Amino acid sequence: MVKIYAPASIGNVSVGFDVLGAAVSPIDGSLLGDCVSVEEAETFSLTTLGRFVSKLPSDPEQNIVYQCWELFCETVGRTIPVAMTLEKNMPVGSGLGSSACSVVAALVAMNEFAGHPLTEHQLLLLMGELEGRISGSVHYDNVAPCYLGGLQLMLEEQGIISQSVPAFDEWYWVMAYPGIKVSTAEARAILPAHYAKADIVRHGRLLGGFIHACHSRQAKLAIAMMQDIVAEPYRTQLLPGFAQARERSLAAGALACGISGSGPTLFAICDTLSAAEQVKEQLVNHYLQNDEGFVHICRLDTTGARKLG
Ligand SMILES: Nc1ncnc2c1ncn2[C@@H]1O[C@H](COP(=O)(O)OP(=O)(O)O)[C@@H](O)[C@H]1O
Ligand SMILES: N[C@@H](CCOP(=O)(O)O)C(=O)O
Repeated sequence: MVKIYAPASIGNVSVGFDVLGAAVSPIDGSLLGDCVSVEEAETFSLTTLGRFVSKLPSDPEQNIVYQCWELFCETVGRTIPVAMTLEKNMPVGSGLGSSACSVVAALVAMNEFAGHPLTEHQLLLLMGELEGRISGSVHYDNVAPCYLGGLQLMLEEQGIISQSVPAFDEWYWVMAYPGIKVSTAEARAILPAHYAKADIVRHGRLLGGFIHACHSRQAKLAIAMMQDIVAEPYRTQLLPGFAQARERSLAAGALACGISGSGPTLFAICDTLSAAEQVKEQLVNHYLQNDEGFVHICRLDTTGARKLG
């Protein structure tokens, strides 16, 4: 039996729409992500468990894990009968890369079980394709950090999909999921089809500046560059209380604050644990909307998908 855990991720990280992503894990040691197990069997089966199992499509063939198995078998050229189990611990439509967690855990588990027939690059291509089926277009900013860990920049040139960018070890990433669902496909559909030239120039300056600041170890400059002019101005309307929660987070000591992926999860960066705790308190009191919501203080997860058993 093979069991793989795949962590939550922050798509875009404000400044890199579709091209920057970060994997995160709570500092209290809890596992914020999905697990997929694969066992030998006579015929294929998929069992689903976990806190958010009731939010999955009722038709098992609509489950992205089933589609992972199907595409994996097609790619390796043989049907591999297995019993798969998905532990759905990530809320669906959360902006925490929930579908990416399932895709990455399922494909890494199948590849491990089958004796590694696919390379890292081949797996990433499949992950992007499957994520694209759900969100409406291929983007690697959740699957790449979820699989490889850390802060990842999508390159998609010269046979390289993604490479890691050095982040700042002192940063805490406070993640607040309010408990409501936002569909990534819908949050992508409301974005403009075209942007003004001035916005394109500014976006290039911000993203280039952020990556430069990471490599030259200028944390303050990196924070100043973390501005989202591509998605946040349009998506805020989908996120009740986001603007106020951001103001409260910044007032409580956060250095930067933005939408995680397409939301509704908000992330805030702090450089001390005491600031992260104060921001957490504000978000628990003012951003959560129901019992399903939660706030975690996280660090960058530099490992990515890993074997638990
Ligand atoms: N294993 C799965 N995990 C999450 N979503 C799934 C899964 N299988 C199918 N789905 C469907 O994918 C959609 C969620 O995708 P998306 O809005 O991109 O979520 P997220 O932002 O959390 O990745 C929902 O319609 C959900 O029913
Ligand atoms: N770059 C994507 C990221 C979507 O992340 P998700 O966690 O909401 O699926 C986008 O912004 O659309």
